[in-house]
Amino acid sequence: MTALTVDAVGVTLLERRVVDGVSLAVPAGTWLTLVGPNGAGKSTLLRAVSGAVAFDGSIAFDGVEVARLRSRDRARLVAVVPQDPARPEGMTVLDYVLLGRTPYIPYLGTESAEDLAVAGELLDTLELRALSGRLVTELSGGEFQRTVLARALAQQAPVLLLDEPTSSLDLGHAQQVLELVDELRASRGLTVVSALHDLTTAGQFADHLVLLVDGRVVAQGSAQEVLTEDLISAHYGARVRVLTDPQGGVVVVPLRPGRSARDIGGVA
Ligand SMILES: Nc1ncnc2c1ncn2[C@@H]1O[C@H](COP(=O)(O)OP(=O)(O)OP(=O)(O)O)[C@@H](O)[C@H]1O
Repeated sequence: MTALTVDAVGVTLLERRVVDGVSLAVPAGTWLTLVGPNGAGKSTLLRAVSGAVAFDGSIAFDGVEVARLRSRDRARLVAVVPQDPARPEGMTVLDYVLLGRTPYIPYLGTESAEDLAVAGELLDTLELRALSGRLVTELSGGEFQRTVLARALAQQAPVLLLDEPTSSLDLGHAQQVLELVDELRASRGLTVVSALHDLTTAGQFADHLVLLVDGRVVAQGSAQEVLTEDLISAHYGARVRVLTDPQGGVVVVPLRPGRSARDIGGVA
């Protein structure tokens, strides 16, 4: 189990401050989700946490600064599902998933039986077994997104960063993937930080939500605290109705102009 702390972090790209003064605490075994409009800095913040972009301030895993970790050690600690990963030419699904085992394979060595077993189990869990010999360049968007998640989970790192991990998935696969991540969080104490556009889904799965706008945190807390009609209207320019489902979950419903909240019925 590994906790993450982000303290006064800023990222400057092309002389523009795209993340500015962000501080977050993510206790081990919890799920934090970043929400916010396009260009808010969610991906850039995740990239800083994974050590993929230079930042100022401090990012630490159980007190160890990410900047001080060697890349192999970092890969054992943090697995990443990027928003738009490249599809390597000529690589099969199985070989792509096995890339997740790289931090465990000795230099100049080959994968062990355990590496193959870990990859095989993930192919089954994510319904990719039938595609294992297919080239990743020949998959649908959703099939590739599940392959990318399988590669990240094969890393067996205690911290998982997910950047829009369900953007290409149908409703059933999106639920399956997020439930799987939550199951791993509960059973193995995985610490999860994600960026999600679907606010209802964000509220359903995260313990803690952070609303990022123009690189800064403008609100954070529970779904009830962050997913309010006022905050969504102010920062997304969207007209929504926020409802509460019978289990106490927050449901964000976009409103068409000229329709009142009563027209959509609802549960609150
Ligand atoms: N490599 C880059 N060079 C310069 N500017 C960049 C680069 N990558 C991102 N940006 C800018 O940084 C800002 C934050 O981008 P980022 O991708 O982090 O936002 P985001 O919240 O993830 O957005 P989205 O919801 O659209 O995915 C944007 O204004 C973007 O144009």
